[in-house]
Amino acid sequence: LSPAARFQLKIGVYCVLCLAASALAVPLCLLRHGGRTVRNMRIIKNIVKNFKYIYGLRFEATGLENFQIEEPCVIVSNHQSILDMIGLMEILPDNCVQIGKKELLYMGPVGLIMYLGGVVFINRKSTSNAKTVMAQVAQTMLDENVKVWVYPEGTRNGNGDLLPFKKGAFHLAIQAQVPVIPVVYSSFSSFYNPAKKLFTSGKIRVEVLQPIETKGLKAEDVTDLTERCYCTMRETFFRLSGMANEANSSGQGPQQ
Ligand SMILES: CCCCC/C=C\C/C=C\CCCCCCCC(=O)SCCNC(=O)CCNC(=O)[C@H](O)C(C)(C)COP(=O)(O)OP(=O)(O)OC[C@H]1O[C@@H](n2cnc3c(N)ncnc32)[C@H](O)[C@@H]1OP(=O)(O)O
Ligand SMILES: CCCCCCCC/C=C\CCCCCCCC(=O)OC[C@@H](O)COP(=O)(O)O
Repeated sequence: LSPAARFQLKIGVYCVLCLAASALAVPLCLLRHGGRTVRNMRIIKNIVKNFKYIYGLRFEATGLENFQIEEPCVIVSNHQSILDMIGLMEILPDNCVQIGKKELLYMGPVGLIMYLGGVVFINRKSTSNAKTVMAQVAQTMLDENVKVWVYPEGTRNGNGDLLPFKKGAFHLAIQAQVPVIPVVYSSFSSFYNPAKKLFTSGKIRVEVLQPIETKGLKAEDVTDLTERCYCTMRETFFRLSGMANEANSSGQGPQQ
C-alpha cells in the first residue's frame, strides 16, 4: 500500500470504529441510564480508552490532580484533529460534558451517542444562538455540578500552533463564576500529518494546568482572561512539543 492509501485506510478504520462503537454503546447507555445523561460519558470513555492500542498511541499525562475540585469548572483544551476524541476520553473527569458543533449530531450513531452523553450542541454560525445556549449551560453546570469541556479555538488546527481563542468558554466561566482549567496536548505533527499522509504510532504529552479563578470577574474581564489563558496554553504547547523557542513569537491574534 502507498503511504496515502495507508493513511486513508487508518482514517477509514477510525470512522468505522467510531460508528460501530457508538452503535454498541447506544443500547448500553439506554439500558443503564434510560436516556440523555452525563453519566453515560463513563460508558463512552471506557470504550474509547481502548482505541489508543489500535493506533499505537501512548499518553503521558501530568497535573491530573488539578481536576480534583468539588465545584464545576470550564476546561479548555487545544484541538488538532478528530483523534483528539481519544485524548479527551483518556483523561476526561467524571460529570463533564463537551461543547460541540451541531453538525456532529447528524453523524448517525456517533451523533446519537454524543447526544446521550450530554454533549451540548451549538450553532457556530449564529453567535446569538451560541450565546443563548452557553447562558443555559452556565445555569445547568451550577444546578447539576457539571464540568464543561470547550475547544476555544473553535475548529481543528494541526499547523503546529494554537489559533486565536474564541471567547465563549471564558464568558461561560465568568457567568457561572467557576474556574477555568486549561489542558494542553503536545503537537501530533511527528506522527500525524494529513498533508504528508503521515499516521504512525506516537506519544502524546498532556498537561492539566492549575485552575484559573474567575470569582469577582465581570464581562469586561473576558478579553483579559482569554488572553491570559491563551498565552499560558501556547507556552505549554511549545514546551510539551519540544518547540520552546516559538513561545516568544506572536501572541493572541485578533479574534476570528
Ligand atoms: C462509544 C464510542 C464513541 C465514539 C465516539 C463518539 C463520541 C464521543 C462522545 C463525546 C465526545 C464529544 C467530542 C466533542 C468535540 C467537539 C469539538 C467541536 O465541535 S469544536 C467546535 C465547537 N465548539 C466551539 O466552537 C467552542 C468555541 N467557540 C466559542 O466559544 C465561540 O465564542 C462561540 C460561542 C461559538 C461564538 O462564536 P463567534 O465566532 O461569534 O465567537 P467570538 O468569540 O468571536 O464572539 C463574538 C462576540 O460575542 C461575544 N460572546 C461570545 N460568547 C458569548 C457569551 N457566551 N456571552 C456573551 N457574549 C459572548 C464575544 O465576546 C464577542 O464579542 P466582543 O468581540 O465584543 O468581545
Ligand atoms: C448516517 C450518517 C453517517 C455519517 C458518517 C459519519 C462518519 C464519521 C464517523 C466518525 C468520525 C469520528 C468523529 C469523532 C468525533 C470527533 C469530533 C471532532 O473532532 O469534530 C470536529 C469539530 O470539533 C471541529 O470541526 P471542524 O474542524 O471545524 O470541521
